[in-house]
Amino acid sequence: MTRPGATGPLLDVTGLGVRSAGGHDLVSGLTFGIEPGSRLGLIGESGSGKSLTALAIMGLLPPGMAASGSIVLDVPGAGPAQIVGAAERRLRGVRGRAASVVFQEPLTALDPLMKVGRQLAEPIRRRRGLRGAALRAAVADALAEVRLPEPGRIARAYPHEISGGQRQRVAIAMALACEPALLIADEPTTALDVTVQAEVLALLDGLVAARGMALLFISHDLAVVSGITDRILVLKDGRAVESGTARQVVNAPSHPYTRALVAGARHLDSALDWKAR
Ligand SMILES: Nc1ncnc2c1ncn2[C@@H]1O[C@H](COP(=O)(O)OP(=O)(O)OP(=O)(O)O)[C@@H](O)[C@H]1O
Repeated sequence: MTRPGATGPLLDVTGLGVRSAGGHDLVSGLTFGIEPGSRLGLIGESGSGKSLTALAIMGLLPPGMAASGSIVLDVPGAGPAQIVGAAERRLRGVRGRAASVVFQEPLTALDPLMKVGRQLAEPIRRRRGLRGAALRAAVADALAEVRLPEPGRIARAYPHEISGGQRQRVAIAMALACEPALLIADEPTTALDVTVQAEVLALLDGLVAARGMALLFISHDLAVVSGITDRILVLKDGRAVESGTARQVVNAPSHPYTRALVAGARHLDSALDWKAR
């Protein structure tokens, strides 16, 4: 198996394990790297350990779960930070600046009782030290950057007063507000309508490129992952079964599980082609 991102990684994961409170190994021996500005897709069926891997990278595993191995985030200018076993105080300094996450369900990131503008203002104030009119202008800019119409109205709305697609755009703006070197997107479009999915994917793609961020994109959908990432790591039962460039994995899958994923995605494509006739 080729080791993705072998030189100078921003994220270096070596032998990562995640064990449940009950002693079950949910993720085992996972090794990969992500270089600055590059994109890795993590693909696998439900329960394969994708989300736990993302949470481990952020130091956000549920209580009782334990990570082992090594996760190093090395942001230029900040020095390498070992996430496994780090104290919460240390993790707070790394989160946001080094890496931030967009989750499947935008309400995970949003406080239902706080207006959108105020929520977005907090990380912008912390990161850029802005106040008053300058902070309000930066919030409006951040909402405009994720292509939200009428940023003024959205800023004054509570999360439940805007659509699911708009909420996910706000969650993306929140994740970007800290100007992270690595963006982790965990099934960011799965909860959205199909037409909105395509728009949000295109938005993410453009923002990651414009800001030169690295991207860890997690999905069960091979077509989506191969469209947005350069390299793919395939997970099954908490273990990596295959990795390579998106092209290699799609055109010449070596593991039977990956072959099944590709066959499934091809069926999907041909079904869509057929429908379009
Ligand atoms: N809080 C938890 N307590 C116990 N087991 C958990 C917990 N969270 C996840 N698991 C188990 O860990 C395994 C991996 O879960 P994970 O959420 O990482 O999968 P996933 O690949 O992200 O799946 P999905 O695509 O459905 O989100 C699964 O067997 C799941 O049941």
